[in-house]
Amino acid sequence: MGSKPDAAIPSDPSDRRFGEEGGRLSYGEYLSLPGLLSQQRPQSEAPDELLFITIHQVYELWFKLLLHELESARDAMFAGELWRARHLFRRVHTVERVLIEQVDVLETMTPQDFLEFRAKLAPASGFQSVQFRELEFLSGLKDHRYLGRLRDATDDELARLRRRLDEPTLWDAYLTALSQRGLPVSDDEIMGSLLSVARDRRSYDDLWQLAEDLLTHDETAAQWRTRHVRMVERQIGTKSGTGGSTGAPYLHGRTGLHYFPQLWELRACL
Ligand code: HEM
Ligand SMILES: N[C@@H](CC(=O)c1ccccc1NC=O)C(=O)O
Repeated sequence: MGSKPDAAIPSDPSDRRFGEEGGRLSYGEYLSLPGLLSQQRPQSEAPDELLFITIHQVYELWFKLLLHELESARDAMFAGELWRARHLFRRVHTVERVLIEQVDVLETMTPQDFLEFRAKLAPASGFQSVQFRELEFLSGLKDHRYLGRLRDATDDELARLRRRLDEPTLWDAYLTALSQRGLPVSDDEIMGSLLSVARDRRSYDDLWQLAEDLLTHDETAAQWRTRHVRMVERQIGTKSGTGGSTGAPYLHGRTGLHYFPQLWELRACL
């Protein structure tokens, strides 16, 4: 017993395996782990601060991926490659559901344990998440007032947000996809075109499904906002936020936002 080598574990490091010719990279090098794993710097001795930092960093990594995929989906719609946009939206929706589920992990922290380090965070706040605001702008919710309210943003971050304000949105790209199929998209005509798509799925099923993908993106974003405000109520109740807002009341005010209001209006006309 125990003398037979386990076939699942490579025994001889000099063995050449798939793709190793000339290979130099290790797991940790490929993933830049020494850098990544040295980026958690708690401001206190509180045991739960590592959880708090980790969760937020994971969110920002997913935000980065979402921006990448949504940009590609937008560009695919402009290029008339609707199948590719739909493929990317499936990934986007799956990641967005993970973002909602992740709240459960942070809710294993009690409010008492949060209070051990909350004061150390102020005036930092999720309000200052540049990538979150980029996602909103790219999705069509462009509110330039946020630029003025971002304290301590770097020049690079401000430039990124200004670029997003100037750039076409997912909705602009969808309108282009409609017009490429001969459907009019002026303000007066758009609802008629959306109705044509909805009522003639034999001709326009790809455009209908794409609109459903946009709507799912909108809906999952709204679900995250609702989940976030519940977590906030659970953690800080009616206290105001470290970012200077009223806290839960401010966040409640944003739960009814829509990225694509016309797709919601359409429901009433069907
Ligand atoms: C203990 C957990 C959390 C609490 C108590 C909390 C609290 C708050 C509060 C009070 C605000 C309003 C701005 C302010 O005045 O500070 C806010 C905004 C925000 N938070 Fe959180 N948050 C928590 C976790 C998270 C997590 C895990 C994320 C993920 C990235 C996040 C992202 C955001 C974003 C993006 C905003 C801006 C929302 C908007 O302007 O619509 N928060 N949060
Ligand atoms: N705004 C939160 C603090 C907070 O949650 C936070 C602080 C720094 C960085 C990100 C945060 N997450 C969401 O707002 C609060 O008022 O307690």
